[in-house]
Amino acid sequence: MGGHMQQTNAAAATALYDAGPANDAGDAVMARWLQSAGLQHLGSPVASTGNNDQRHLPNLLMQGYGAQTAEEKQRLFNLMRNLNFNGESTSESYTPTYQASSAMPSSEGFFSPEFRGDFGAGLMDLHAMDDTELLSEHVITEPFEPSPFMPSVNKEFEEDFNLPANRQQRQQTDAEPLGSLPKSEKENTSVAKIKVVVRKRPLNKKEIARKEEDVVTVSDNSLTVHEPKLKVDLTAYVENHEFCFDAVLDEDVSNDEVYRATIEPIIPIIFQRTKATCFAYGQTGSGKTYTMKPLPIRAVEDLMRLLRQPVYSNQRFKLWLSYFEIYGGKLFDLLSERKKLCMREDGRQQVCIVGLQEYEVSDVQIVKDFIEKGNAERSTGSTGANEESSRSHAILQLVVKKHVEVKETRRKNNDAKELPGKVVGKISFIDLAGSERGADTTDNDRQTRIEGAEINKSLLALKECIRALDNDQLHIPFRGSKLTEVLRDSFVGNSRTVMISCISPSVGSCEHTLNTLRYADRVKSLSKSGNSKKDQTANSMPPVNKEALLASNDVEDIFEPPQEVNVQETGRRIEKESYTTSTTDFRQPTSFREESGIPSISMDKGRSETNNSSFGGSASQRNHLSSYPQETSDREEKVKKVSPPRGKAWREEKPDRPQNLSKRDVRSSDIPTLTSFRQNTSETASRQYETDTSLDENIDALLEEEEALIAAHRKEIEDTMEIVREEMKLLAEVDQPGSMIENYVTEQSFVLSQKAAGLVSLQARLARFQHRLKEQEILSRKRVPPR
Ligand SMILES: Nc1ncnc2c1ncn2[C@@H]1O[C@H](COP(=O)(O)OP(=O)(O)OP(=O)(O)O)[C@@H](O)[C@H]1O
Repeated sequence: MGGHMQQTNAAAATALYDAGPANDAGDAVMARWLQSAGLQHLGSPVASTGNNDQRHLPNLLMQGYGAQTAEEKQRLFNLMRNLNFNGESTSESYTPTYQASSAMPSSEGFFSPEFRGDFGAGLMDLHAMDDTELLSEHVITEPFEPSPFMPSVNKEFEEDFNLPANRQQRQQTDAEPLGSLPKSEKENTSVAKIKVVVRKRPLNKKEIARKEEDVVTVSDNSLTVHEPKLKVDLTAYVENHEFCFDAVLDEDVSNDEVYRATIEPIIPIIFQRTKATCFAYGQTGSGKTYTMKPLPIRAVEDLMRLLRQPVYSNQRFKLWLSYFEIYGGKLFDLLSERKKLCMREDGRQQVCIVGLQEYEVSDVQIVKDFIEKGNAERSTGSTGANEESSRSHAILQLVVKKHVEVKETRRKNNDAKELPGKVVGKISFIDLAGSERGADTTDNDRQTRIEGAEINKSLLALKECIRALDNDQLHIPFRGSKLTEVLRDSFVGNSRTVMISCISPSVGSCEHTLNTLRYADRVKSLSKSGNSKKDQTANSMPPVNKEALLASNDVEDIFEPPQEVNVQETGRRIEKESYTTSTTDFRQPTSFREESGIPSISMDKGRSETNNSSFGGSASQRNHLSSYPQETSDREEKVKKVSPPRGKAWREEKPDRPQNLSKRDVRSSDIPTLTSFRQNTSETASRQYETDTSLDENIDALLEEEEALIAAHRKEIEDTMEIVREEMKLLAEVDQPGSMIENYVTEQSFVLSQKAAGLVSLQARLARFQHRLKEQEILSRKRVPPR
């Protein structure tokens, strides 16, 4: 299908081309192409000669009247390569040679922006970016190779994010909303795997009032931190630290431009089984929340636009949202009254968050409401640098799922093509807590110290993972923290990671800024050598019967293709399916959610404004269901079934739960175990329900025990500290002249037995809890009875 579409497009492009150079649109198109490469000044000679046709791009390169400098030539070459690259999926990439340029045999391979979709030419470079092409730190050489004809041409650094140069063009593309489908699977691989972007915020009022200097200067993709220093003889001098990143966004760059430089290129490949993560890193008050906040909203706009395309709407791709935070090493649902969540890992090391509420969304306004609601629930506090400082890592996830009706017969035959509610792709936005919070561990109250320690731990764990990946280590310590467990997806498989490092420009933040930049540099270095080996390593799991996994009904996201090549195949399969199964799917009277007992309710805001009922038989639900009249009553009945009474926190249905949305409780039933992959038919629904209920209760009890265990551990540490103080006192006394050694021995012996008793008790508690964990695991496996 993709191939067909591309052929059609190529033909259309040729037709456009054949329409002749007199075409008015041609000038604009050519101008945009040139502008996208920062070569707008070359546009005039072309226009004046009437050569407003893409075939003349090589002439610009070759004939000497266009590109003069090495940099211009490089840019022009990149432009040509990208045009060709995106337009022809079947041919080799265009490699300009003298012969090729003069004969122009590849002209048909050039691709009009009209047929490249609405990305606008400004994103071409971004898409063509190869993650093996990044420059290393402190590289001060020109970012372009002297000649495009050198074999090392692939090593050049694309000027993807040359924002000052491209800003004008980007503003133009504002009017052209993203609405195209990925034209080629190449698009998937052409988006950098790890992208590190730095954003400098302007000096704030306090800093200006304190007359603090701006010590960060930005130039294209690099920046310099001018660190004031003192010599031993107290002479002042400035040490310059230069860094180079995929993009450096200066203080005057808007949030919209940040979106374009970071998330926009990833959106289309979310539909090709990509798991993308964007996280903001930086000291408190550096602009992480300011930067992250608008990104999901923009992403939803674009995702919704794509979802409305027939190719996706026909096969019922839906968008789901969840929002949670990691605070003090624990997970809390920000859209469900901060309900505590459990993180579990299945046999395939896929992380699932038990209890997390997912909401199907179909409207940007609803997403805004969710984000506001979630932000209001976030753990914040006040710091010297930021009045509203985040004390947690907040994670907002947007998941595209393919909702497929399942034919009973096919499902029984383990037909791998029927994957109801399967995750197609997802994008996570992570607003990390301030990176210097670890330093808060010595002062403040106990709570702040614990917070600081937790944040420190998670950021260190993140660093450790990055280091391990960097060193191609076999073992990646994802389990080092909750954060890294959640982020695991970002570094393995078909993933894309965008790290936005936020920095404050003030001289007072110089040290933190340098730390942030060094951290960012470390992440950047990950992408330098490519990640193929790392991916394999991280995905090295025992062989699993893929067909059996794919035959699962109730498990989402069960198969992570281990390598890019598989990912592409999968992407192709999904695209193909969209045409072969959509009609049948749409007519299927029974939805997967109904069968599995999960309410499937439309998120039409317009409709639902008139009703207040949020769950189980709301007006919006009825509206949606009216197109399936035969199943309404059944569905409502089953909606009740899937909300069994649970532990105290989960039992309550709060009246202020967000309206207009269908809610899905990703409970333990979503933990994909190998056993559970094989079952979840309607016949087993009631047994399932019973097991689910007891499993839920079990999880509640387990959570309470977990709390108690951690509290006991904390108490044990406090007791130990008390004992240590006691021992120090004893030592100090025994050192005094005339001290009684007998007293010392007796008292020390008592102290030691106290110490031992504390440790033994904690150890016993740990063993009990470990046993409970095993029990729970067995129960969760049991929930799917054998056929
Ligand atoms: N690029 C920017 N342009 C204008 N104002 C900004 C920018 N970045 C941040 N600010 C302002 O700086 C202040 C602190 O920003 P923000 O809360 O995003 O910091 P943070 O890094 O999330 O801090 P914390 O880690 O403490 O949560 C806010 O008032 C915000 O509006």
